[in-house]
Amino acid sequence: LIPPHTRPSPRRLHSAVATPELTKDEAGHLLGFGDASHEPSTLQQIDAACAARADALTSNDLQKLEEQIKAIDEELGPPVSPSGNVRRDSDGKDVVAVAAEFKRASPSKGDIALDADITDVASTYAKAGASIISVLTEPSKFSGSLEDLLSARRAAQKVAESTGKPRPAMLRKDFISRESQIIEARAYGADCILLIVACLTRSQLRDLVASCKRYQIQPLVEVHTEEEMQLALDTEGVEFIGINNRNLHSFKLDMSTTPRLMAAAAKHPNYSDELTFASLSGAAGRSDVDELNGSTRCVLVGEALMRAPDAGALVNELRYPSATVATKRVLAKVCGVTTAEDAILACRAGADLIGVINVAKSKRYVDAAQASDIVDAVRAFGEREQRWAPSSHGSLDAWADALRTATDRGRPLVFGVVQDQPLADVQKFVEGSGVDVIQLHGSESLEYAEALQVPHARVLHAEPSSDIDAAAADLAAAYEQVASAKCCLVLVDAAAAGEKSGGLGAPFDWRVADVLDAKHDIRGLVAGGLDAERVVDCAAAVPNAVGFDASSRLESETRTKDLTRVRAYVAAAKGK
Ligand SMILES: O=P(O)(O)OC[C@@H](O)[C@@H](O)c1c[nH]c2ccccc12
Repeated sequence: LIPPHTRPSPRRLHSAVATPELTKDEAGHLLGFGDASHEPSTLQQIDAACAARADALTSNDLQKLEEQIKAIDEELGPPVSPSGNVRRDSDGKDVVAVAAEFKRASPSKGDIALDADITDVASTYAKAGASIISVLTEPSKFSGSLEDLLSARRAAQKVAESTGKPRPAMLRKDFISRESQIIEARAYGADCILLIVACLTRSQLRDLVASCKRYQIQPLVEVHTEEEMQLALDTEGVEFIGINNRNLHSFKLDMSTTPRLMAAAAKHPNYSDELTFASLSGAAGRSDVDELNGSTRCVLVGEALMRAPDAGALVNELRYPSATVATKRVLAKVCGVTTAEDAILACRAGADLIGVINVAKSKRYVDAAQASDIVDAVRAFGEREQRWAPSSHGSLDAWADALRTATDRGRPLVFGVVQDQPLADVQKFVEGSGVDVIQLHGSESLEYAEALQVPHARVLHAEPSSDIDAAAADLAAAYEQVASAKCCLVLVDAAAAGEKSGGLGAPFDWRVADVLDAKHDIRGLVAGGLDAERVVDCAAAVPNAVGFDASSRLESETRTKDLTRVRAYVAAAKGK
C-alpha cells in the first residue's frame, strides 16, 4: 500500500496515461495515451478518485475485510458463477439471461431513482428471474455503496430460499483497478466485479483477473471498441465479457456496438464457445434484445428497469421472445407541457408522447423557442439525435405500430398542437421547434396537412349526442375526408358546444370511440378530461384504444404539471 503522502493525486494519476515508460502495447488503448496535454475524461476522473479511495485502505482495513469474507461465506454460503447462471438461463437463441442493475443515478442521466430501496428492488429482480443483479457501488456519481451490495445479496438470497430457485449472482459495478477493491467486493457479497478495459493497462487487467481467481470472484470484463475486445481476449483467465454500447468517455450510446464487437471477437484466435458475452447499456425493451439477434446470451439493463412501473414484468419481457408478449403497448400522451422540466417529469413518469400547444388562445400556449427547449430536453432524455423520420404507412394501425416502435425504449416523441393557423406559420413552427409530429386541432384541409414537412395527427371532435352509432359514423365520415398516408394518429376528443377548442377537461361518451373501432376500423388515442381515475374506466370502455391523452387534470396549477398526477395517470393508462 502506498503511504498517504506519496499517493498520487487523481489528476496526476491520469497523467500516467502519458508516461513514456508505458508502451503502446500496454496502454495504447487508453484515451489520451502519449498525449501530455490530455485532460482526463469524466470516466478517468471517476476512476482516479476510486483508485485513490482504494489506496487509502490500510492493512488493518484489509485484514478486517478478509475476516468479513469468512463471515459472509459462513452466513450466506460461497460465491456462485455469474457466467454459469447466464448459460443456464439462456438458450443461445431467443431466451436471454438478464443482468438487472440497481442504479440510483448516473453521470450521463443524473438522478434516476434516488429514493429507490435496494431490498425491494433486489427482491423484485430475484423473483422475476434475473440471472445477475448488478449493483452500482460508486458513491459520488452513482449514489451507490457497498452496503447496497450486501443488502441486495441478502434480499436475493432470501427470495431464493423461499422460492427454492437458485439465487442470482451479484455483480459489484464500480471502477476497479486495485486488488483491495476485489477484496471489498467479496466481503460485501459479490460473486462478480466489473473490470473496465478503458481504465486499465494490459498488465493491470492481467493482474486483476488473476486476483479475482484467488478471491473466487469472476470478472466481467467490459469493452467498447474492437481494440479493447482484442485485449480482453488476449488476457488469460477471461471468461465473461461485457460489450458496453455506451462510450464511457463521451456517454454516447450506439446499440450497434454489440453486434460489431461480437463479429470482431469471432476472429480472435482465443475465441471459443466457452466464453460468455453480455450486452451492456441502452436496452429498454424486448425489441432491443431482438435486434441483438442472439449475438449475446445476456443483456444488462439498468435505467429502464429502475424507471419501469413494473420491473419484474420488464425482466420477463426482456427474457422471452416478443411473440409470447401478446398485448400491444398502450401509448400515454401528456399534453399541454409548457416547460422542459415538466417534459422531463412526464418522460420519467413513462409518457410516450409529449404535447406542446402552439395555439395562441390556449392557456398552455408555447412559442417555437419554448417548444424547442422542450424538444431538446425530450430528445436528450431519449438519446434521440434527430427528429423522428418515419416512412409513410398506409394504415392507422401500421402507424400505431411505428409510434410504438419509435417510442419503445423510453424515447418519447413531441407533438406540436396547432389550430387553423396559416400553413406558413406552422411550417415555421416545425422548423423552429423541432417537433416530431403536428397535431391538427381545427378544420385544416387534406392539402394543408400533406404540405407539412412532418407527419400529422388528426383530432376528431365527438359532439354530444344520444345516438352513439350516429356519432361514430359522423366521426368516421369526417376522417374519410382528410385520411392521408401522412396521418400517423387520430385522437378522439370531446367537442365544446359548437366550438372545436379541445383542452376542455371534460370527457365525452367513450362508447363512441369503441364503436369507431368496432364498426369503422378506426383506432386512436382517447382524450378529454382524463386523469388516473378516469383513464381506467376509459380503457375499459375502449379496449382497443391505441392510447390516451391527458393535460389539464394532470396540473397542480395552470401550465404546471404535477408529478404525482402524471405518474398515476401514465401508470393507469398502461394498466399498471
Ligand atoms: O442503464 P443502462 O443504459 O441500462 O446501462 C446499464 C449499465 O450497462 C451501465 O450502468 C454501465 C455499463 N458499464 C458501466 C461502467 C460503470 C458504471 C455503469 C456502467
